[in-house]
Amino acid sequence: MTVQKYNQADQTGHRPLTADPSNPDTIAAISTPQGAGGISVVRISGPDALATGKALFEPQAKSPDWEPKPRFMHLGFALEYNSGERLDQVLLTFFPGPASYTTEDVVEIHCHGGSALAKRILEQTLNLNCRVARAGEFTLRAYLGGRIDLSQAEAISDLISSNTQAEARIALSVLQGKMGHDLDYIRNSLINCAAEIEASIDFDDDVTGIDHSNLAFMLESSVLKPLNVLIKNRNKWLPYRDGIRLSLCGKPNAGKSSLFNAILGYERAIVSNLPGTTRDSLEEACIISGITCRFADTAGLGTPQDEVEAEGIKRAYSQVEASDLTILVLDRSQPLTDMDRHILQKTRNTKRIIAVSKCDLTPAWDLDVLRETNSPITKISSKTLLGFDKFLDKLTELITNGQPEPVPGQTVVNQRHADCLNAANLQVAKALNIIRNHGASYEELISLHLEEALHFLSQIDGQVLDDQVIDAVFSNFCVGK
Ligand SMILES: Nc1nc2c(c(=O)[nH]1)N(C=O)[C@@H](CNc1ccc(C(=O)N[C@@H](CCC(=O)O)C(=O)O)cc1)CN2
Ligand SMILES: Nc1nc2c(ncn2[C@@H]2O[C@H](COP(=O)(O)OP(=O)(O)OP(=O)(O)O)[C@@H](O)[C@H]2O)c(=O)[nH]1
Ligand SMILES: [Mg+2]
Repeated sequence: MTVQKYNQADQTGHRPLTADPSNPDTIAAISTPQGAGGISVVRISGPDALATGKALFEPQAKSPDWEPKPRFMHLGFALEYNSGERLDQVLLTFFPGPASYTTEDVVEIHCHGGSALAKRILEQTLNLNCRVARAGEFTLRAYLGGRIDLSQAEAISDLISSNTQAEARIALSVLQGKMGHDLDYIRNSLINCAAEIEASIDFDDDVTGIDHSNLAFMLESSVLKPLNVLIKNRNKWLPYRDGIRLSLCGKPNAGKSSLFNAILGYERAIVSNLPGTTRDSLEEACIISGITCRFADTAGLGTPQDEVEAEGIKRAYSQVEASDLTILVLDRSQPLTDMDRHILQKTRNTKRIIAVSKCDLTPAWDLDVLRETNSPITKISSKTLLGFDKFLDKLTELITNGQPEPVPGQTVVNQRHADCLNAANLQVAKALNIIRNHGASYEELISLHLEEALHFLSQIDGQVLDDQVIDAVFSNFCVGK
């Protein structure tokens, strides 16, 4: 995809009123989810949005010179383009650009829900010079039109996919420009430092010379420090932003699926007293303490009896590897086996909790054997739910790292931002190193590192247009957004 910035605000913050100089396509899509619901919305954006909306709409209060009043809802009928047949009773709203979501002319048609009506209306727009919007294209236009920056576009995508209050809060904070504000501060400090260096390059060393210790101090306190706060906050709140992955593992018949079901609160997995009941990995998510937890129940680890079981075991190991936290299930009603010891050994360096299962039955081994495992251990019975609350408490502690939910306004950057921040951090650190070790002699090199740092920071909010970055960001969107 090639992108081109258009309809951008000029220096006074004014956007040109004409939709755009390069005349993009008018796009249309259903912006509400597929399936049953009260209302569906067809959204149209671009130079022909108004003409399209008017051609498909018969207002209730019909008059020959009817025009939609901007930003008002009008009641009427959506029409079939060729026959003029009424398709549905709808509400139409016209948002003239640039004061619209995309900064272009936008028309929304709110029809009745269900999958057929909105599809029919969308089809009519395609007869009228519109094309179906690509995933994220409305928001892409909002970005290209200068309404939002790239990180805000990502925040919109995060808002849509948020499952928890914390996820939504974090995204809303970015959408409201909190991160942009932090970035501006860091960038301005960096620009000031770079300007000082640039100026000194133009002078004779003997004449001026810049105050290197002051420059180092500035870089340290107004660039590196706030930059590191953003990185540190990500690590601190990450589970609240991205959720975490957990896997249940153990030998066949240990009670993994029973525990999986007890956590989820319903009989998701088949449970039986036949070892090898779970063959494939089962994944299910639930929210624990405000964090999205994606659990994987896995096949029991043992010597496979057949090809299918072997594949299941392979998948079980991959799940353990891919998870942030492993719940190792050890059956207390049967003697510990070599396999139990093997799994204990194999997961010793992963973040894990040991669930000693079937505690309602007579124990067959002493908990003392787990003395040196260095992992939290809890006794549970998935049958009587004995010890289950304690297990959940310990699990919660591990999931949250003891960190409470982020407060509103808390910025937690995503992986892409973190990569840019780390890259910028490295460049500034290099510049600082040169300043400290070589003082005045390498100003060009210092300047180069600071320029690089600026470049990375500008990739975060998309001040630097990079097709690949933009493609990557918008490819995660859904159609209609
Ligand atoms: N029906 C509907 N609901 C929606 C959206 C939408 O596009 N349509 N949104 C989007 O997907 C979100 C709201 N986001 C929006 C952000 C800015 C503008 C807008 O037109 N801003 C103008 C005018 C501001 C004003 O009225 O004061 C501007 O800032 O210039 C519209 C929606 C969520 N709800
Ligand atoms: N008494 C008692 N029985 C349990 C408990 N947890 C599981 N069981 C029984 O142990 C057997 C195996 O349980 P599952 O949950 O299917 O074990 P699994 O680890 O998923 O087994 P595979 O999928 O074969 O690897 C079943 O008969 C369960 O009813 C428990 O806490 N107490
Ligand atoms: Mg199972």
